[in-house]
Amino acid sequence: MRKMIVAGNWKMNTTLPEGQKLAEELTSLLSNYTGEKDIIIAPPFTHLHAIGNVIAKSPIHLSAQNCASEESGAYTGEVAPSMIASTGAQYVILGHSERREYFEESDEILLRKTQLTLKNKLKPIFCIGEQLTQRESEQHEATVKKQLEETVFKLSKSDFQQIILAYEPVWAIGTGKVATPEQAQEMHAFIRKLIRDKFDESTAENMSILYGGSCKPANAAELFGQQDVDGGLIGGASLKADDFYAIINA
Ligand SMILES: O=C[C@H](O)COP(=O)(O)O
Repeated sequence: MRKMIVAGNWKMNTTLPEGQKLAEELTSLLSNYTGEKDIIIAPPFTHLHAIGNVIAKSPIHLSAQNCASEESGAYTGEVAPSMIASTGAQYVILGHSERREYFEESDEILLRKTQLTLKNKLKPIFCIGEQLTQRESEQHEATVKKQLEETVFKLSKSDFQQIILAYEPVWAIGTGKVATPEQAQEMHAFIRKLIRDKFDESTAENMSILYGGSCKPANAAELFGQQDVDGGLIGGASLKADDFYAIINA
């Protein structure tokens, strides 16, 4: 059985005290959580250790938003997967469209980051998704297929089974323009078919594929109700404890 997962990507938001407060609010809302979804938050690097302490006795797991593509050494400003693991984090978001676009992260770099992340026993939350122009020119399936083929489809089956995928249509990120439940389902089913063709039926069936892009309390239930949508990667709405809690319970 694949897992339902709700992950909050805080992006470059919150100071450390603000982040700690947000984590405290969320921990308190989830104090009696009996749901079956896995809950993950991805604060900025600077907050990981302190927030790890705040959520220690809660059902919340910790993720980083990125990592270096090298293990250690003279790479000023970079954060290695081993450093992330040492904070108690268990996940790393990789391939987010903001990293691809603003930091020019290539498929080659992303594959390397994924391999290093796995080597350090962290789980990658690997993002894929098309731009608006690619959807308008009906290239959305081809785009996502290529992103997978150039990155995580190069992993061994056992490594691939460690990852979580997130489908994020770039035109829906932070725009308030959510994919319809039908559009999300269609793409998630397509991605699952690609996994089936590349690996096998059980790998495809067990892969959690999250939806990301303007997911809010008002639309989460309908999106998560789709057969192939296994939860969400939440940006803006993860910065308010009440909203994120409502999405977890959707
Ligand atoms: O990582 C999260 C996604 O980019 C979605 O962001 P958003 O919920 O603010 O649209």
